[in-house]
Amino acid sequence: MSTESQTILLVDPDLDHLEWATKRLSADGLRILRTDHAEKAIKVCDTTTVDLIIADIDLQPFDGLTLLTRIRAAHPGTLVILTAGFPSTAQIIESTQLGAQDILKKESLTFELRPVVETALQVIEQRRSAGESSKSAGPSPDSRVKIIGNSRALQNVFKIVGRVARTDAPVLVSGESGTGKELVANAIHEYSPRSKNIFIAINCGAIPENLLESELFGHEKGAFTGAINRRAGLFEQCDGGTLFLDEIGDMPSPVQVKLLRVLQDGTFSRVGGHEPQKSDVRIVAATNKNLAEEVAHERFREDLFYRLNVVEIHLPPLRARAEDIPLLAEHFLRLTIRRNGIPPLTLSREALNHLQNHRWPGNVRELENTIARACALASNDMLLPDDIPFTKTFIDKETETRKTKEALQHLLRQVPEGQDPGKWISKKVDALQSEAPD
Ligand SMILES: Nc1ncnc2c1ncn2[C@@H]1O[C@H](COP(=O)(O)OP(=O)(O)OP(=O)(O)O)[C@@H](O)[C@H]1O
Repeated sequence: MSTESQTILLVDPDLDHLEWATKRLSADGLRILRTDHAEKAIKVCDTTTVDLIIADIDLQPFDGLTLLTRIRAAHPGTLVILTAGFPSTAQIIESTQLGAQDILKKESLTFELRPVVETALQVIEQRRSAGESSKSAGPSPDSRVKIIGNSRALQNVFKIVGRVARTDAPVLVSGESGTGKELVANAIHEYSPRSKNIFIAINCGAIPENLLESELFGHEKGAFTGAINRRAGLFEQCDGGTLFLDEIGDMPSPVQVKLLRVLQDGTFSRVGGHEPQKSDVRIVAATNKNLAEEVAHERFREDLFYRLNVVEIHLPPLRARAEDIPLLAEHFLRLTIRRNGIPPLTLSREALNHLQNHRWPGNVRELENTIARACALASNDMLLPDDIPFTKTFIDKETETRKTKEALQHLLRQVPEGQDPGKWISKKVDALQSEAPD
């Protein structure tokens, strides 16, 4: 067993059982603490670092499931294994949903205790090394928001997050869809003095233009048809917190003007209102467009761009940081197993190579979905490349643009001399359409 400085807390009302389990595990050189009382177990965890708790489900003054819930909330890094004489289906389902590492029948502990503890300690060890590699590069958001990544690019992102979190400066997070922009925005909030207040995310591209303004700034009664009451917008709701404006590049110009004003003097007015309102909101914006290019094409206000872009954090696409793939894949594998309560699965070396050779047009989101699908379809406890098919749902925008460009260049080369290319191409398209079967 890998045992270095790992602490296990045994919680069981049966003192003979505590004695037996202590002997069984101390042989492996682990530090074993024990108690027969659930409340005392919480106190131990509050005063010392416990890596793993092995607790009986029938405890006093509250049961093992309550203990599990309280430990998950207060000490999310501590793993919990529950034991029971004969765990009921409901107890098995509930403990899995609540995040127990495992639930074991007491009668099978003689054979199962050590292998199950060994697996749990490996999980702790892996977590620790993932956490430590990020910590060594600077403040890591790992302990609060789970951002996984060992690449130099992500480690730099952690460092910037650590530095800007303490300030109120606006941050612009850029990167392709699915690279983790919202996760980074969330980490900035979690590490900021605003963390006890609210974090609100809004996708500016998903809300119709006429609604976005009132969604952000609120409206007065009668401001428009259907505005039967005064309504506070997100800026008011988010007072003291962080507002994440996703897809900022899609924000319509009139809303851009209002946002600029908030960034300049912290004031805004509700739709249909004239009273200036004040709100203390930190803005983190994100875009998967090249915002400087949007400014050059006059689709985005230059003054707003400079106000938002005080600090820029760029998240490279996953294909440019393939060294993050194994850690992320293992993370999503563990997450899926825990969430769905399925038997443990491992990734073969070939499967990892297969994952590292893919282009990941949908970035980390695609990797997460791919692992979840592979777990659902797995017929073996070791995943092989054939168990991990990629889907076409994630359109590779880069490839698509390149193909369209090549097709257009090909067409342009065919335009006969002296002919208007636009007219010629449109005739050609008409001809192709009339040839196409219905
Ligand atoms: N480094 C990471 N570690 C762990 N999970 C990650 C990481 N990056 C992304 N994810 C996960 O991938 C998914 C997509 O991330 P997120 O929504 O933050 O991406 P995004 O860049 O904001 O996407 P979009 O532009 O489409 O809104 C989420 O489930 C997120 O938890």
